[in-house]
Amino acid sequence: MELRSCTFDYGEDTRPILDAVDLTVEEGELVVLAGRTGVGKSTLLGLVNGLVPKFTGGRFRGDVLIDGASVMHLPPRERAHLVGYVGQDPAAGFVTDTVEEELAYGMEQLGYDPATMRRRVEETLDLLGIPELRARDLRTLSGGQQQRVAIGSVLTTHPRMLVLDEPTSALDPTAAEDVLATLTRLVHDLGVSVLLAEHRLERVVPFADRMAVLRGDGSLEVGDPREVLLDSPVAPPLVELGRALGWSPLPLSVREARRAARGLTERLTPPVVPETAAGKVSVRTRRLTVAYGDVVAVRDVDLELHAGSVTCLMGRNGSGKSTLLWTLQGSTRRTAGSVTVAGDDPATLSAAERRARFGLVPQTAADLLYLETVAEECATADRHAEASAGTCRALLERLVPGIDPEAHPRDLSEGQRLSLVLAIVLTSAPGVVALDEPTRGLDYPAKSVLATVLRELADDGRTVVVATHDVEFVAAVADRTVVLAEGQVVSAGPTAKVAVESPAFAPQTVKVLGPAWLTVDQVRTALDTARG
Ligand SMILES: Nc1ncnc2c1ncn2[C@@H]1O[C@H](COP(=O)(O)OP(=O)(O)OP(=O)(O)O)[C@@H](O)[C@H]1O
Ligand SMILES: Nc1ncnc2c1ncn2[C@@H]1O[C@H](COP(=O)(O)OP(=O)(O)OP(=O)(O)O)[C@@H](O)[C@H]1O
Repeated sequence: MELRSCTFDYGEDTRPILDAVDLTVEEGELVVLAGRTGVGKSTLLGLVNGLVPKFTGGRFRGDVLIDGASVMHLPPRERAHLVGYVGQDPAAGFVTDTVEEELAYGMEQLGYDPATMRRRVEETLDLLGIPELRARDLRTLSGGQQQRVAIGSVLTTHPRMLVLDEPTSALDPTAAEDVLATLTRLVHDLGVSVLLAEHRLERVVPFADRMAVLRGDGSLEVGDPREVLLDSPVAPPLVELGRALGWSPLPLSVREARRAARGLTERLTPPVVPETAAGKVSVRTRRLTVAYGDVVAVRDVDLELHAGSVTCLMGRNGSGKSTLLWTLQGSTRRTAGSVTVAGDDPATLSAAERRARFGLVPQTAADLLYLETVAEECATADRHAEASAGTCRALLERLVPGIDPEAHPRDLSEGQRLSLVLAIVLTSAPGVVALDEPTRGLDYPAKSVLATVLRELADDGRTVVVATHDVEFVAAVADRTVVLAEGQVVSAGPTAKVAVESPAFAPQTVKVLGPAWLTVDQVRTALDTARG
């Protein structure tokens, strides 16, 4: 695949997204595309799959070639057999009703014979670890289950090129590893080319042959990951650690970092994390069970959330995190057990009362946006929350700077749109704030701001609960972590304990420096102390 001198913007009075950008992805190569939130990653991927500029509008100059031939005249539908594409919102791309139908759909369009279709569907179900979901209605799948089906559905036709937009954003850490290992196998064994955009670089950099970073001025820097990451505006914790310690070359794997870090911790005073005094219990469940027909999503859960603290819910895809949040909020009906939020059973409250007590940012956050401009959304949020004018806008600016207030929310990038919803919900600052996978599309600076904002809310006496797969975010924000498996609580306690119990949930600094070190910030602080 080759982008030849591509220049693009969304219209006369918008900033150039791409300025004479060149990029090649060779046969059998995996290239990671990175950059700040809203910089233009999805736009670049859209040029390859044909959605840009055909369906987005905008002004384009340049050429896109696959196998040496220009594909600019081919609409997305006709590019699909050359380029398998999975977007940021996998469910948006579904065209059928069930998992098996979705996996077979691409092959049907290309006229495969039934026996081959059958075999490939089975292979793909196994490859992605979802055979038990084969007959399920796509709409009833959890976020991560949907993402796996979406990835599977483009693999079945064995396209030569895969274009994936944040393919691990809804996946649990183990599933993310598995999916990337599968992709790498296709790249190595079958010569498939992969271009993937991702914010969680710690997950993908170890698999990257090359990296491409959009710098925000329309330019694209392409090269060896180690070189590109030297001064990239976004970098995984290992690289931040290497930068803080002046390591050269920069470590890209935990193994390399461990070698570089020998003897380091003896010289540093480990961080002391103050036990946050647990406030009053504000949310309590007793033997809570939630079933959807035969599927028991939450089973016998006893949970207590404290005012003044941030709790993270972790656990495999489909382990019941979203269901638990919606049941605490009161919208999903429980099968058995009890829930109280600030003393009342949310099921007995009106929808408005529930929202006022328990703010929930859903996994598909865009559902909450309905006005014509960012400015109107912000103004309305201020009014509803009886907050002073400009509160929501200021919060948004802190999370992701520079969003045009006149932009239509539909035209925002994924991370920008999520930030807008976060700003709206956090403006109203209800007693309990629940966030379902709130780091999709967010770059490292935005995640760090979000962690600070949640901390401030907790310090202000609110209860914060976050369902997420982002172990680095958990390490930065959570006082307590609760791990679910098949709807049951299997582990709960201070994050410093829970996150280090299992390698799947351990942040990179823990793997390199040991259980005392949850974040690179802690290392920076200890370094400053040691240097006096
Ligand atoms: N249809 C559109 N019309 C106008 N502006 C748009 C449109 N689509 C995207 N934009 C703007 O173009 C910029 C790039 O968006 P894009 O979705 O490519 O970013 P991204 O790097 O993929 O972001 P994220 O990290 O949040 O996924 C953003 O500032 C966005 O607001
Ligand atoms: N409407 C429904 N009908 C049937 N099963 C459902 C329905 N909604 C969810 N489920 C199932 O319940 C289980 C728990 O789903 P839930 O969305 O709570 O998981 P999760 O931990 O949030 O997953 P993820 O990390 O992938 O977002 C999953 O197996 C899911 O497929």
